[in-house]
Amino acid sequence: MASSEEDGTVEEKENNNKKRTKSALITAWLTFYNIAMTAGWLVLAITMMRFYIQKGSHKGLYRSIARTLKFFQTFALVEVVHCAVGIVRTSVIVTGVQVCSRIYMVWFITSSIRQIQNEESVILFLVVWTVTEITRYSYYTFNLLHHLPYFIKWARYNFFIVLYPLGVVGELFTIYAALPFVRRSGMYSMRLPNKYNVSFDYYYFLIIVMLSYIPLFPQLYLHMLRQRRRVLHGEVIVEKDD
Ligand SMILES: CCCCCCCCCCCCC/C=C/C(=O)SCCNC(=O)CCNC(=O)[C@H](O)C(C)(C)COP(=O)(O)OP(=O)(O)OC[C@H]1O[C@@H](n2cnc3c(N)ncnc32)[C@H](O)[C@@H]1OP(=O)(O)O
Repeated sequence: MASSEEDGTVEEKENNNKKRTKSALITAWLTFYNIAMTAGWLVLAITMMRFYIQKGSHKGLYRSIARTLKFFQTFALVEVVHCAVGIVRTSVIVTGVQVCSRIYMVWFITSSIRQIQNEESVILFLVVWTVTEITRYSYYTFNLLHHLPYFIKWARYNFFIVLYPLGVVGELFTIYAALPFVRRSGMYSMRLPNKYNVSFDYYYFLIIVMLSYIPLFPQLYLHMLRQRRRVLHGEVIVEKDD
């Protein structure tokens, strides 16, 4: 009897040790990830500021940061994995839409269509994304280290009120500016007849993407407003989207 009780205690201790090691590894990985992402977006911010100070114009700015932007924005896909495996308490759907729409914006619109890279709207969403991500990743980092300055918490859950709509405006104007080039070049489109007997028009696809902001953006914005009430005002929120 005594020995089985002892076994139980040993087993419990082993389980607890395993859980502690797992949780320490997760915290270490998330801390590393968030520090790397904060650093990446800080590099982007500094490169953009230096470019503008040196050249006195935004023309050519996108090209100068495109590689770094593509790398760090694409790396954000890891966040969808974090949610899917349950190591962060976030909705896979909300994170998925947010991350994928950004990756799409970078790879299949701005980087693919050189003619639009000097549009002011590109600079608008770049600046907005950069401020948002520096704030968001530093929030996560300090939170994990249990040393979260109130200003960062406040910024994380207030800046988005203005930055989110501004980012959407920048993105929509950029897609809109892309439309004539896409129509003229027929890029990413498939015309009939072809061996697959399939037709796809990227021009109309872009219009559908623009329209999809109408149902999707309010949901993302309302989600952030709920998170704001939960974190800044301690309200208990029941999420339905998972
Ligand atoms: C084929 C193409 C299709 C295209 C379709 C297009 C349609 C798109 C329509 C919508 C377009 C949107 C465009 C976006 C533009 C912009 O981004 S503009 C810039 C402004 N943007 C923002 O302010 C973004 C705000 N949104 C978010 O931050 C997202 O909702 C989020 C990234 C998904 C994060 O939200 P959420 O996780 O719910 O909130 P948090 O409070 O931050 O986190 C919850 C808890 O999880 C912990 N956590 C999350 N991530 C991490 C991490 N990396 N490390 C550690 N911990 C993490 C976090 O600490 C919270 O934990 P608790 O504190 O314990 O609650």
